[in-house]
Amino acid sequence: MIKADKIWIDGKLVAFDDAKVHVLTHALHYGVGVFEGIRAYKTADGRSAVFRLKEHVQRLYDSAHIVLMEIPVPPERLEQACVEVLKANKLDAGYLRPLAFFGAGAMGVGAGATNPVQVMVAAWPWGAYLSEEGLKKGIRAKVSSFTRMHVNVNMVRAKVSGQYVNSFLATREAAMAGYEEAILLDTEGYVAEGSGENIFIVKNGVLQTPPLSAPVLAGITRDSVLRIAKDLGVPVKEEKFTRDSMYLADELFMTGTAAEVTPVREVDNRRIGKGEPGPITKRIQDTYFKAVRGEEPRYREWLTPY
Ligand SMILES: Cc1[nH+]cc(COP(=O)(O)O)c(CN[C@@H](CCC(=O)O)C(=O)O)c1O
Repeated sequence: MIKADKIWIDGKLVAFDDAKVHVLTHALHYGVGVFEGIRAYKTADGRSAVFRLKEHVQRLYDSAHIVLMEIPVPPERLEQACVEVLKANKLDAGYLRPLAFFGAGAMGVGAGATNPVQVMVAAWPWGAYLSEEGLKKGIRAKVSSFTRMHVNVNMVRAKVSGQYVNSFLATREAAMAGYEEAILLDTEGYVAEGSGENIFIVKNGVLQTPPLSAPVLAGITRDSVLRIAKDLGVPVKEEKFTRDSMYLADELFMTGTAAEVTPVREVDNRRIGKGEPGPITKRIQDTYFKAVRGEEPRYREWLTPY
């Protein structure tokens, strides 16, 4: 059970157990909440830093804009709240969860649009999302029987709570079949992304990931990995690929704030490459972890120290 001392909600830090909402909260019924996942890490200088805080908070406001939601505080105030809640919980590293949502008031799908918008930020310690072993040795994944929604079904530039039912069904199906994560195809049958991650393959030294015109979240980790790959001199293609191209990949990994850079060693019971994290995956993973810990000066602008 996730636990912390304080949560920041509607402008105030309150005790964890007092951060409650009414059962007729619109978002609870209709899924119109927008959220972020942001990580803070201990850094080499003995302090801590939030990774790409500005970009994450901007994406939260973009998500709100897409669902016609006015978040009642400015982005700068929410950035401050993220740092406040890390400090209030004495977290020198951890995971931040900002969430803005239509609160209680009118019921009815559209009527809730006039309900007050609440906004909160929680923070807690969160280790390897897909296990430490997964980070080191790679995970086993399966292609889901659930399809990633069409770009005019899911708002793919937004992280909307209700859109995660698709991810929940996919990742639960994978887990119940003995796999660690699901990979979802798009409505045309091309590989889209994981239930909570973007996906990359490596073939003959070229790194490939679906373009942002695919039904994938514009991942901030994805963006960081593309920049790191370029700096490492790894050629990159942002092009769709098929599930069987994934089977034939030399390397495969997933990226996300929670998942970080997690290698995938097997998909649908087919070994990927040598069945272990490949050389390019390891170079990117190592550089990513150096970047989040402030050990790579060229990525310093990604860090908000606290
Ligand atoms: C569908 C999806 N695709 C890609 C990503 C990667 O985006 P980014 O974090 O900006 O690199 C995430 C983040 N998934 C978040 C939620 C995880 C959860 O279980 O909740 C996360 O990684 O924080 C997604 O939810």
